[in-house]
Amino acid sequence: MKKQSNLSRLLSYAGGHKILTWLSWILSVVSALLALVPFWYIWRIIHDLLEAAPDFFRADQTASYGWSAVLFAVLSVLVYIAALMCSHLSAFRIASNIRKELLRHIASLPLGTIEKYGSGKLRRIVNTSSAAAETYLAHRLPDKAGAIATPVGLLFLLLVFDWRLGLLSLIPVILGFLIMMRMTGPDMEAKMKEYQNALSDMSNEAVEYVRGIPVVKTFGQSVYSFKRFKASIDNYEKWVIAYTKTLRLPMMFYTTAINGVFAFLIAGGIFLSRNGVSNDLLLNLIFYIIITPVIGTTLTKIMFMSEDAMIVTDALSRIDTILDEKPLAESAAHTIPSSHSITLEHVTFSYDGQKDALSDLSLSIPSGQVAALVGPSGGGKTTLAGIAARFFDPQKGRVLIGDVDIRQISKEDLMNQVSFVFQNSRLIKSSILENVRMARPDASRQEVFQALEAAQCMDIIEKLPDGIDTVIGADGIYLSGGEQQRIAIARAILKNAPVLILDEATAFADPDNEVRVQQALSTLSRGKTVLMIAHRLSSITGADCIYVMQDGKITESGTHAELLQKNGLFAHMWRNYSEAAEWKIEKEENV
Ligand SMILES: Nc1ncnc2c1ncn2[C@@H]1O[C@H](COP(=O)(O)OP(=O)(O)OP(=O)(O)O)[C@@H](O)[C@H]1O
Repeated sequence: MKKQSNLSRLLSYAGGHKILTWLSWILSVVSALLALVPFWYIWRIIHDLLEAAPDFFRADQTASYGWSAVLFAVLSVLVYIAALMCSHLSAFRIASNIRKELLRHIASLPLGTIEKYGSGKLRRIVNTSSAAAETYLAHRLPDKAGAIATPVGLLFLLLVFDWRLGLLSLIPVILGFLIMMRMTGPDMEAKMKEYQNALSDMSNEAVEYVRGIPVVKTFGQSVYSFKRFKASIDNYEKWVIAYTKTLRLPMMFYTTAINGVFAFLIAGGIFLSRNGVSNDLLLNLIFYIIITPVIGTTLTKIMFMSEDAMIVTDALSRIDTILDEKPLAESAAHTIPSSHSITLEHVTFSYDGQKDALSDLSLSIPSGQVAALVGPSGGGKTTLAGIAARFFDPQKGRVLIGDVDIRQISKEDLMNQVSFVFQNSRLIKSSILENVRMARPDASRQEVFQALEAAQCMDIIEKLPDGIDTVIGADGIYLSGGEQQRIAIARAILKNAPVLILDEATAFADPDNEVRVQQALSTLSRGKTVLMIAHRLSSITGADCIYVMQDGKITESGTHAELLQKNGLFAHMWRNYSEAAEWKIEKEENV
């Protein structure tokens, strides 16, 4: 398939505003040509000054040349402003359409894919990449049209008055172009990509670091947690320095070449006047010295345009990495399950296509029963919970709710059937009322209150200045991890979905919060089919079935008593857990 150019890619988002982009280019060309007209008047003024005998010098005519030069300069600026207005209007529309398409696509992606990127990276792609496209369209493209028109007009001016001086002025321009091509070649493009990658990683790490500060403070791990962020800063520094160093020499030669036009002209002037200075030569030399700075400005504009073109190529490829992510396949048949059992049949799933995180795994949780997942870290518990909530589709096997394959259930229906409360349940920057009501937008205030009450949240509401109308995240109002989780549980209670997927929280700052979260979870779980990742073995002694997971497989299953009797991994984990709990109680008694 033929690769679309950056421009046609960008313009495909313009809709009816495409015409404004074309118009901005035409106006920019007109403005660039108008900007050269004053130089012709300047030449006339110098000509009159040098040629006319003092008695015949016509001050009024010279003044009119001066005014005409000013008039054309002002006209050029006004036309340029009109060009920018057109280009900005179209650029805003294009960037906004890119953002909308990205957000629409992100919303259709499996939650697992979204987690894979991390919110920092996604934010950067949505905001920064579309902003890069906006700058390119709003400024660089009209400048490009102008910058191409200027050398054409300039070439005409340079050759028409004195072709010898004109050619001399062109030597540094050609040198500058050659150096510039080196600075914007494929090598630099690769370096620019690495630089942008490093910037993106640093942004992601910064977001993750700031988000993790409460946990870091709780566990006093500041140095360790800072390590990844620091490594990303070091990596960024490495690429910035590499990029700058590669540019150092060519940039030096480039600046010398384009600013050296005077040297070429003066040397040429001396050579051409070896048999005496004529008025014409002096006139043209002065004129060329006045006009040549335009060459430098134009070349520099073109150079920055090439850099921006590289940035926009990189931005578009980042946008494409998101748009190329496959959304979850949606079935046309909107089947609603009649019962709420959870079944996994021979499920195999791998994140990277190499190592299986779940391997030929089968289990069945009858409707209304509680199943707990336990096992060593990395065993596949989170992956299994994610597969059951359709964060990902397995490569092999299938997941059923009732007797329906979850791929046959529409996204909305599935979300109505399944609630999940994970450790990092996030709240949005809105009131508690709105945060809870997200689960069921038509719920009354009274119903939200009841859900909050059932989730043991009344102590949180009472201490907030505006009760359930308090906006979280504003005016320094923040909730602890356990408090946030209780609000998330209230949300799930209000939703009242028949299937519940839970990740029991591991870290609590205070025991009061821990007890309340456990109470809220048991209210939430009542009468539901529950799949729960358990970290505290004591909280699942009553579970209908406990699955022990290791290396992506279920190695043991049964009730608490049955597993203790088997005397396998679970019994070993239980002994360790009980010893640790006793040790903790003894320690607290001795305090
Ligand atoms: N996003 C990911 N990309 C690649 N591999 C992953 C990803 N998430 C988990 N894994 C891998 O999949 C395997 C199962 O991980 P999973 O998080 O499901 O285990 P877990 O039992 O929940 O562990 P923990 O108790 O530590 O949370 C591990 O080998 C892990 O390294």
